Amino acid sequence: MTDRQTTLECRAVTKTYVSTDPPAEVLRGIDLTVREGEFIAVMGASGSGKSTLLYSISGMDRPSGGQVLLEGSELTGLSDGEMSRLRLTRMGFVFQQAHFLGNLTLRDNVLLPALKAAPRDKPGAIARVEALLERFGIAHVAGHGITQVSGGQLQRASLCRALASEPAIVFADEPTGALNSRMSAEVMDALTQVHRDGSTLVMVTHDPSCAARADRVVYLRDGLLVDSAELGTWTADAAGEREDRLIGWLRQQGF
Ligand SMILES: Nc1ncnc2c1ncn2[C@@H]1O[C@H](COP(=O)(O)OP(=O)(O)OP(=O)(O)O)[C@@H](O)[C@H]1O
Repeated sequence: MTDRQTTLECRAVTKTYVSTDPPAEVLRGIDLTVREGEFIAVMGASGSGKSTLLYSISGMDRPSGGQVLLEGSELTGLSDGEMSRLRLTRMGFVFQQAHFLGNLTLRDNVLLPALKAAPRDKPGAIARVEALLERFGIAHVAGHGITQVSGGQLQRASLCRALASEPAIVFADEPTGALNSRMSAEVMDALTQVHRDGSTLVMVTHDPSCAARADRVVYLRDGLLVDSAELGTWTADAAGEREDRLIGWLRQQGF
């Protein structure tokens, strides 16, 4: 068992893709501890294994070796059904492109997985979703179709959907990668709020200004976590100076 302060623990996680010849050893022994309420950004050059790491530790894919423990329970031995259930109830996901159903409103897209996660508590799920839509400034467009809102609003809706079942951890893979800088800042403001509300976040990003919002940045090189930088709590006042410091550190890593 891990201690109560640890939300996610990865021990010697490896991932080898055997579909290629020779097999690609993409993760080569990752140790990472994510504490409750922590916001971690994963950075590294293109191809260093960031997305593979996120998928391997979030149950979207299976690691080839090592252990992943969520809230002290090991994921690696779970069946596909058990894993799906855990993803639905204890994990939230935000991707670069929001995957929403075109025939539903924004509100119903956000609500759908929360209802699936807690089918016996429909009023609770509806109340949580309404509060999230309000909190992230999209309640006024919640009745719109998904083509009738901006990219930033769509990503904030993705975040609401990720949070609606009150997960233990939220995984985000380049959540601002498809957005212009204004919308990117909107989404990062929302993620910063989520973090302040106490959620635990792991985010893959190429963008130092996004990574600068995190408490800690870990750097991946050729499938190994080679270094990490503790940034402390983000504040808007010190954002520029903090980003400059992070960029200096990233340059030392060869980014
Ligand atoms: N399903 C797969 N089969 C074989 N190789 C794969 C597979 N998925 C990823 N890879 C390889 O694994 C390596 C790491 O890929 P990954 O997408 O994790 O890197 P990344 O750091 O997220 O890159 P980027 O920043 O460009 O998104 C790459 O060389 C990629 O080609």
